[in-house]
Amino acid sequence: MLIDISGVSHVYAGREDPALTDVDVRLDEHRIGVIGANGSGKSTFARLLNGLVVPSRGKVRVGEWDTARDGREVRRKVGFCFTDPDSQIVMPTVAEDVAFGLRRRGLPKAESAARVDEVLRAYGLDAHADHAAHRLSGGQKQLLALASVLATEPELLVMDEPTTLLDLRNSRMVAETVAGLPQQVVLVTHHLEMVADFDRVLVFDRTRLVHDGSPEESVKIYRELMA
Ligand SMILES: Nc1ncnc2c1ncn2[C@@H]1O[C@H](COP(=O)(O)OP(=O)(O)OP(=O)(O)O)[C@@H](O)[C@H]1O
Repeated sequence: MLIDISGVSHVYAGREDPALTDVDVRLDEHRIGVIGANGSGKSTFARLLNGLVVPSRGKVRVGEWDTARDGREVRRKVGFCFTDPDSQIVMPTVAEDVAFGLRRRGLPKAESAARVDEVLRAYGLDAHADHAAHRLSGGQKQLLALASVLATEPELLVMDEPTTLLDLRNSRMVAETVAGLPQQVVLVTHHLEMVADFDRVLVFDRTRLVHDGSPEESVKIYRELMA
């Protein structure tokens, strides 16, 4: 899908300083990375893409939809994964959590049950279907959060630092899962190796999009900014 961000600035309610300043970018690549310093505006940028943040100035279009006007459609097309899977897991058991998003989309019960089985198998969580979601390991929770979002078949998946809380093995597992997804992905991360083979990487600094290029170039510029 074409993501079209034009003239976007954002100031959160109750704040004076902007969280994003004058961002103009059009993205239609399969794998898009977002890197930059703490507080540079990356999460705010990610949240623009599914309408969690509606910009104070400018326009965000995802496919044919305007996030300020068509919030419902945008949330159907754009799945979002947060850093902390606990904030996203809403049902008591693993299977119920995956089913939740499907029910909200009005999928008939039998179809939903089949989809839940399929998704849990795909993410290696089928043995945990009836287990309490909060007792999964951190990596398994992150996979569950991802599985629950992907079950709803979003066209675009936005992930905000999905491996920050994970150990090396679990972050590799999530990274490999993400690498194999057919969906368009926008990934915010401090783990630079995760974007090494992405199509395009955006660098944010002090609320601005300061560079936009290949992973190699963008990581180099980010390292220079951090020096
Ligand atoms: N909900 C909010 N309300 C008010 N201010 C916010 C909110 N979320 C973020 N901010 C502010 O917006 C600015 C940009 O934050 P943002 O979370 O987008 O940065 P980030 O690049 O994702 O940072 P990090 O790498 O630390 O996660 C910061 O100054 C932050 O304090």
